Amino acid sequence: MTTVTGMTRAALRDRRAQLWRLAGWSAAEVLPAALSGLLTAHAVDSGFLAGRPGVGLAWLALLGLAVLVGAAGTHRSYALLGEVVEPFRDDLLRRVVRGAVAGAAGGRADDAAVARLTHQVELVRDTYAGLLMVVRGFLFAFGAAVLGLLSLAAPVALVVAVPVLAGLGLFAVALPVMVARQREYVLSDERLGRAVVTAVTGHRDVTASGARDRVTDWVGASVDAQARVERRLATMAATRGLTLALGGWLPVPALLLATPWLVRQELGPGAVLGALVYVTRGVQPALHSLVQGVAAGGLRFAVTLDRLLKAAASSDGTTDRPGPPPAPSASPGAAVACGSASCGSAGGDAAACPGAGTTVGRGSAGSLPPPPASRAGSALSLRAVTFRYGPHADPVLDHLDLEVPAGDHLVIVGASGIGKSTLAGLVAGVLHPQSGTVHVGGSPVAGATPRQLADRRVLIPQEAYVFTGTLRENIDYLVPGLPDDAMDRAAARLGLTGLLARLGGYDALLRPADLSAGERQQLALLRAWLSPAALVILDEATCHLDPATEARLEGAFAARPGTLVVIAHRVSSALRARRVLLLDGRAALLDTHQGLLARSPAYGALVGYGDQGTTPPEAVTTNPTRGRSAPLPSGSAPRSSP
Ligand SMILES: Nc1ncnc2c1ncn2[C@@H]1O[C@H](COP(=O)(O)OP(=O)(O)OP(=O)(O)O)[C@@H](O)[C@H]1O
Repeated sequence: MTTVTGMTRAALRDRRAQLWRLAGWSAAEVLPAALSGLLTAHAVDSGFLAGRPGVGLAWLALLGLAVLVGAAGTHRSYALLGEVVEPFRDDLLRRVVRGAVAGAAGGRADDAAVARLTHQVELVRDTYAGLLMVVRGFLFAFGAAVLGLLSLAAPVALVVAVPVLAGLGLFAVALPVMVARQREYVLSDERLGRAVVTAVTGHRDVTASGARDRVTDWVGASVDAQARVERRLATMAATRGLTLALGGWLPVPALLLATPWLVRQELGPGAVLGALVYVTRGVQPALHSLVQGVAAGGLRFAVTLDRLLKAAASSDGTTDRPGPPPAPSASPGAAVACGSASCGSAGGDAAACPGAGTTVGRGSAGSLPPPPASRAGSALSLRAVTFRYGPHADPVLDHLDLEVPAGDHLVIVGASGIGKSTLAGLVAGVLHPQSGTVHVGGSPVAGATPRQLADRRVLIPQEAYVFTGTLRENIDYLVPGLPDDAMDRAAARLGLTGLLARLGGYDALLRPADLSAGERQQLALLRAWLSPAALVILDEATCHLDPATEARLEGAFAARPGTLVVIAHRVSSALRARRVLLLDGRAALLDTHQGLLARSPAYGALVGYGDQGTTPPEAVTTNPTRGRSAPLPSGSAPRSSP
């Protein structure tokens, strides 16, 4: 893999001709700095102090000429700088693009690639140019000042050299620490960025699973870490200040204190003045721009370029990827959409489902047998709930009433886009109705804290929420610190022991992108199973599973103490349920599967039984029709639509 030093050296070697020309014009640029002290000394000693102001002015005019030559040098230097820097930037851009494309082709889509292309490459280009100018400026300005001082007199050069060398030595010693701090800063900045992106992109699932406080704490911890690193980085400013004080300012009092001694060495006041000019106009600014330039731009250059080269190499497959974000960071690209478009086509039918037809009763909503007495009480209650996505939108749900007793197993079916997920969101407290009330476990959802909601219900949405972190963190996410044997028992109950073993055990690191959509769903279901909530809402949460696995998991959830609401992906789910809620845009009907078949031709059509019941059953969510323009009337106790 190319290193920062390797790439920089190669770039400088390739542009050798331009660098020599740059050196030539840089020499012209520092002419005023090189001659300023000498010409000032002559102007004072042999002009003004000797009573010949004309001679003094002539020396100063020469200095003016040198300034003009210096200006031309500056002008040409900047033009040449572009010839050195732009090819470097192009080369870097090529590497980053190649890496990103190779990564994407290898299935490793990288959200940070855009930031690298648009931001970090430009940052490296700018800091590279700045660094070249700083180092060049220092070498020439410092060299010119040293030559000038030596041309005045060796003792003067000695008085200046001691503190300057002390300052430079201190800077050289502190540089590795500065690099380390800068690297720490960049890494923690990236960690914070990842945490924020993860939290924002996963906010729906975070809210749904009641993990808002936990994720807030986690992002807050990244912010605190970033603040700590920034404070440490700021302490390096003190070291830079000391360097400048030693190398840039100490020579001035040193020269003034040494003046009597210098005069005894038969140096005139003009020479001392000239030396002061070299220090204040040459050494001091050169050291200042070196220290500030290297500390700011140079460190950013080295650290950012290092990250870019490593990322490009890892995407190319030539080395490891940069370290994973710390757990529990969800990978932004990890959640695979599992909406009707991808899940509806999976098919499946009642005949293929072992549990088909065994759990439903017969009769209308009013005549249904009550749920087991031991679970009596209301698990879920909606009263006149109306919800629309915007103030001028048609309501998705309009005056919906629904009563789900504790221990019930309800399946919600309806055409795609009819409002099933919206209903799930309202029950989970993720969405809030414009009017009406929602109660879960006898308590209102409105006004409940995320923690209270998480204790009452768990919603597994279509996008299974699995994040980069250990298997354990993914499983005990809703009940942190669960003992292994509790997880073992739940996995065995859901038939997932084999999957956990295959994934490497509880301490194995999971990368969501390396899991299949079905595996992600099974992990999310295991997490939901372990949650303390009595109400489980599965919103097409099994759509990537084969019918047998889906039946096994749904059966297990139906047997779990509490209440189960399933937004169905296959008709087999409706056959397993105790009751079925049909949303169809004209009526919301609640009955058993058989009852709905008898009562509603729309239900027969939806589940694919046809008028004579000869058509094989199909997935229930594949019917694209939805009467959005007609508001959905009331639910289990049908009311007329407004
Ligand atoms: N965030 C939103 N903003 C505006 N409209 C939305 C939003 N989410 C859903 N809708 C609309 O609300 C209606 C109901 O959507 P919902 O997702 O609840 O349907 P669904 O029955 O779950 O569909 P599917 O079976 O395809 O998942 C749809 O017409 C949809 O376009």
